[in-house]
Amino acid sequence: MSKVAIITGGGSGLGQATAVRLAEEGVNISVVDISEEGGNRTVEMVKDKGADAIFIKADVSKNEDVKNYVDETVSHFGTIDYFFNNAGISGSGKYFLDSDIDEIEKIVGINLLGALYGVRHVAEVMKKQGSGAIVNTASSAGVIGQDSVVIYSATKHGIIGLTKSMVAEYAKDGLRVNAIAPGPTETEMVRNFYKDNPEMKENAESGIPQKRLGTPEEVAELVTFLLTSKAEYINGEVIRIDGGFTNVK
Ligand SMILES: NC(=O)C1=CN([C@@H]2O[C@H](COP(=O)(O)OP(=O)(O)OC[C@H]3O[C@@H](n4cnc5c(N)ncnc54)[C@H](O)[C@@H]3O)[C@@H](O)[C@H]2O)C=CC1
Ligand SMILES: CC(=O)C(C)=O
Repeated sequence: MSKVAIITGGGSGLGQATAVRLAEEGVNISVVDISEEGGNRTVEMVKDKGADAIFIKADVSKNEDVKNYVDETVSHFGTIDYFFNNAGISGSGKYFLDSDIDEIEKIVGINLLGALYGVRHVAEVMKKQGSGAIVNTASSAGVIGQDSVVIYSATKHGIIGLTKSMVAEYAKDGLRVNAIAPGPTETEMVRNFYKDNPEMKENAESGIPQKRLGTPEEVAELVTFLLTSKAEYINGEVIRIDGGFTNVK
């Protein structure tokens, strides 16, 4: 029987690339995104690979939307085998003391509360099933400190705490929970961030030992490995995929 994955932020970037890669493995996908246009495009891309997909519109910072995408997935596909808990936003690039409270609430709401709500509802289904694999999207800014991204970095460090502590509570129930920590990767989010903060692009590229940004397809390959049975004994890990960036910082 085909496996089923929920991917949040599935309408673009890392989520979209992972949807396509999982579809190549025959996995059916619930594409969750706030953007109907992006989400529907991903559904078409998954179907082109021969797998089934539905789009569920949700703002992950709203608990009722999160509960709804979980319920809709179970009612349509009957199960949730994999969860790529990935939707997120960057920030303005301002120094922390120049940022306002609205920015703090927005980034924390989407990146951290959204991820916590997601795991809260998905893990309940997986625990009942006695199996399931989750990959949470952290960031290189979740394993090291960096200027201009204090709020973002705080949320991504939180994602890592969520990942490790879930394992302490639910590995015995058949759950695997891992995190990825990508360095700068060529997606819409990063293109927009560097457009507003061009000096950070130069700093990023020169600071990466491999001297290039990552690609969404490289990240999708890692997520697919971690979600599927090939990684059956990997649990609570934070896998960096950053061209060596955080190893030389
Ligand atoms: N691109 C990069 O360099 C890196 C990205 N990340 C993380 O990867 C994740 C995905 O980012 P990218 O693919 O790069 O960005 P992206 O901007 O290409 O994709 C993010 C998707 O999330 C959706 N989204 C935004 N807010 C949402 C909300 N409230 N509810 C539901 N969906 C929402 C957007 O509509 C978009 O489709 C994020 O968590 C980001 O922090 C981590 C490290 C590096
Ligand atoms: C956006 C982001 O997470 C990085 C590492 O650039």
